[in-house]
Amino acid sequence: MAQYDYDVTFIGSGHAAWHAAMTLRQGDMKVAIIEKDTIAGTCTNFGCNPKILLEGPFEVLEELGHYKGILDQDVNVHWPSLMEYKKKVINPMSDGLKQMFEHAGIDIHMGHGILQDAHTLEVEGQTFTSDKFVVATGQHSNALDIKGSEYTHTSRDFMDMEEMPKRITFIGGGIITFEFASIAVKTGAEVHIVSHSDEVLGGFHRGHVDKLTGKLEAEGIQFHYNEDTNEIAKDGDSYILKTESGLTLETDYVVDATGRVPNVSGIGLENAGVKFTKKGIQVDEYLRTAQPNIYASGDVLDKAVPKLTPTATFESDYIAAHILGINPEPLKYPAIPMVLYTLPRLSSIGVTVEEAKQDDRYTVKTIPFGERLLFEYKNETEAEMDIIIDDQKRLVGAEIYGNDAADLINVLTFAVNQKVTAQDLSTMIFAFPSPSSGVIDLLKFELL
Ligand SMILES: Cc1cc2nc3c(=O)[nH]c(=O)nc-3n(C[C@H](O)[C@H](O)[C@H](O)COP(=O)(O)OP(=O)(O)OC[C@H]3O[C@@H](n4cnc5c(N)ncnc54)[C@H](O)[C@@H]3O)c2cc1C
Ligand SMILES: NC(=O)c1ccc[n+]([C@@H]2O[C@H](COP(=O)([O-])OP(=O)(O)OC[C@H]3O[C@@H](n4cnc5c(N)ncnc54)[C@H](O)[C@@H]3O)[C@@H](O)[C@H]2O)c1
Repeated sequence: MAQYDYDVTFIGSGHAAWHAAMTLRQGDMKVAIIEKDTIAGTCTNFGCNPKILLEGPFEVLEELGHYKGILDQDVNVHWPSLMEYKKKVINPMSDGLKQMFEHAGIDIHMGHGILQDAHTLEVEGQTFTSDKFVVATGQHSNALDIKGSEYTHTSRDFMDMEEMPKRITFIGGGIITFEFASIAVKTGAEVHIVSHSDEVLGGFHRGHVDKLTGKLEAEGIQFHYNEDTNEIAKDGDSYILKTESGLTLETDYVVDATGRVPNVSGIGLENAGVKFTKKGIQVDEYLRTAQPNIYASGDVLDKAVPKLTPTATFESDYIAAHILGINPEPLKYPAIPMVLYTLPRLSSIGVTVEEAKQDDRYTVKTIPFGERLLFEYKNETEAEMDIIIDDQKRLVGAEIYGNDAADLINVLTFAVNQKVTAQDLSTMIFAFPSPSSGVIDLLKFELL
């Protein structure tokens, strides 16, 4: 190996990279991480972590709403203070992780990495050679190619706003739109969602999506379906959003949330023989690209699995195990949970209700656990879940609507991956009272 500067070099420092980098370093390999922006990538700095922190006080407001007549309701979120709090908690994380990597003996080179060939990378004029590379460059926000696109903002901008605008408009009916709109409307802002189709939140449980959009509408969000945005114009301090059908909306802030695009260009993939499309980098069942000494991991992959932090981490861990020879088997994904962090949340694991309808091995049962678990479930009577059971009475899927849907889906993820039966559940004792033990009790009954 001595012919190369490094055994393994990671392009990108997000979850798709650093878990493997740490494991390989522990395996005594010489490891480098290249990062052009902020160490630790999207989730830590501009995604999951700031998002869930900013949502925290609104979650309290949501719960408060279930105790009308019992708790005083006059509570408001002070956005500028919340933003200060976000900076205090989130900003140091990148440096903390950088120190952890350096302490472990990983070399960090800041700058834009460009592959020169299968073993050479250039970073801001410096050249490094490596036996293996892992391309973990993630994705960036899509920007609609329309007149006035320069007036739109990204999810990253939204999570840096010093003031919440009085009027805010989201283009796109996907995850980011719903998560942010669910927060914005609770500040009293006038919120519009402009969707180019008649379906929002594709892939989520239709009944739960309808229930959620109904609730958000009641809170004040204005939905505009089948509207193709084609122009944004500046008018003094405001912006006018126009659609092909002639809809015009006056607003103070526009978020383009029309998806995310893999970072595959300008990184020299062609020079190194790595195959890719606009959907991402193509890999084999070992996460190796067309150039076998170059792996790819995380959001940048052209794969049908959900592009999430736990997926990126799982892939990163797999690559480390593969390089170290600990796991020579092809990568096999377990069931991957999805959570939409709105208020309330939507979550799912395994076989969906839609899939179950097409397959007579499966039975779907609806459990209105919010109504049934009144004393442990904080008055959230609308909370419910659909479970999918196979012909051997095992839990194979679940979709949940409720404030605790993220934690509950983790319990059910365990149950689905272990193919749990009522008999298995009856061999265990769970803490009581708690939402999860209540749900497990109901589940046990339905699996009988
Ligand atoms: C607003 C938002 C909210 C999200 N919320 C959730 C959530 O709640 N739960 C969840 O599971 N997932 C969430 N995600 C998705 C999650 O953030 C990603 O799946 C995850 O970050 C992917 O990790 P990654 O390492 O593949 O990419 P990233 O974390 O994006 O890391 C890629 C890194 O590569 C760097 N890079 C790119 N090109 C180069 C180059 N040429 N040279 C050097 N460095 C380069 C980039 O600067 C970046 O730091 C969210 C995403 C967004 C945008
Ligand atoms: N809770 C989570 O796990 C979480 C949260 C945020 C982001 N993410 C990750 O980030 C990704 C990106 O989120 P997102 O909300 O940007 O994407 P998305 O794919 O969820 O939604 C994009 C939306 O934009 C619409 N759209 C696409 N092209 C359009 C066009 N030309 N004009 C108008 N609308 C258009 C789509 O129909 C869709 O409704 C997610 O897929 C996920 O991988 C995950």
